[in-house]
Amino acid sequence: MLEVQELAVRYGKHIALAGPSLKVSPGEIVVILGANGAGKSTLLKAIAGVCEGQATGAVSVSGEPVLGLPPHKVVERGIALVPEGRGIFGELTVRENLMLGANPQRAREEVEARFEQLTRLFPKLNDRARQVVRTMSGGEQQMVAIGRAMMSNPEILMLDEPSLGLSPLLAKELFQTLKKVRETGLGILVVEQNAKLSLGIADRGYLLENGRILREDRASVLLHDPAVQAAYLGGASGHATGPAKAPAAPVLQTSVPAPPTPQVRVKPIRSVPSSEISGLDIDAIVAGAARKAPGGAAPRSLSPGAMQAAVSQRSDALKASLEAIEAAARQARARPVASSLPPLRPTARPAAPAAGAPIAAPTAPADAPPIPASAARVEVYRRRPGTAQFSKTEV
Ligand SMILES: Nc1ncnc2c1ncn2[C@@H]1O[C@H](COP(=O)(O)OP(=O)(O)OP(=O)(O)O)[C@@H](O)[C@H]1O
Repeated sequence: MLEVQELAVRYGKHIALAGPSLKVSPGEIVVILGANGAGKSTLLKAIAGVCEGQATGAVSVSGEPVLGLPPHKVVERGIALVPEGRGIFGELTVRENLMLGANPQRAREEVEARFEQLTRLFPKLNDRARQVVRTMSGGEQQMVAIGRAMMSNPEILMLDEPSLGLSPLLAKELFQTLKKVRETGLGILVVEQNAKLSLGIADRGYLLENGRILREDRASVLLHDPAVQAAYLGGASGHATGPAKAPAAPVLQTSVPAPPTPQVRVKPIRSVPSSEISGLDIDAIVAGAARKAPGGAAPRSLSPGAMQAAVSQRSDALKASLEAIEAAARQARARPVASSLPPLRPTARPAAPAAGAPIAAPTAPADAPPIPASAARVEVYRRRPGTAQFSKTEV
């Protein structure tokens, strides 16, 4: 059981969540509906420990507190988040993506059994185990993202706008998939703009506006409520597949003004092609981030030369690490296997370095192309130990 009590999140002075409380029981699908900016993603991120804002209140899973824990510990307590945009590795195969999900300690036992259970639920994941993920359809990629989250052996599965970017048919299939996931006993918390589809499969729903819960009810009641239909379903006919775009704060009353013409929000769905993070494009990403940063690319505390050197050094290390991961994956794929599937148990990990020993970055392949230096400012956020606060360092 997931319990959230008076969760408040602020980004600087901006209050994104003003203390909502909610519950998700095992075997229950709970949907959070809200307009753009209502705080839906912030809610999921704060629960998962990946929110950049300052969070207060209480979040617990099966009675164990999780708020303020780093993300990997939240996963160890049984919460898995499928983020908006999925965050899967496009250059890795389905099976490799799924196995990455089994990395947490709580998932190390019975990896094989869990994989089999997963492929019973989604036979396509087994059929396509060796397919490189970027070649899959959006709906299939979303299935991989959900499968990877399930491989972490969670109690609670959270999904941030899973239908975004999918065709109506694929979105429908996806929600049928979630019904099957519920049958495994997982609690599911889903943030969605597609109110009709999500309420259609959910048990309960919450309406979130301006960081507050306006209403909680059974999904079937919300689905047929005229005020909810007007605010989130594009009118009493409820035929829209998405909500009216960005209503500032829908007023839930029996007599509501005619909503604007419903529009499907177009936000690009992205997996993470590793070429983008490990190839030459990494410079473009760093340079792009610098351009977006307030004040442009000019570093505040370093000379342009020193900045270039620092960024280049970090880019080299990151690129080398990611290329090493990719090279290992390519090698693993190229290796002949005895059966149709390689063994599912994770191989033994190298011994941890002695306390205090420096951690060596993986060596880049000899043919790795050099990365040109680029000027950029990098902001590093670190959680202050024992608090939910972050401190920012610029390098
Ligand atoms: N990292 C951040 N820094 C500052 N403000 C943020 C940050 N993330 C979100 N916000 C602000 O917090 C509020 C809630 O954002 P959030 O992304 O949670 O909304 P949402 O309901 O998920 O919206 P959408 O449906 O558009 O994704 C918004 O006003 C947003 O601008």
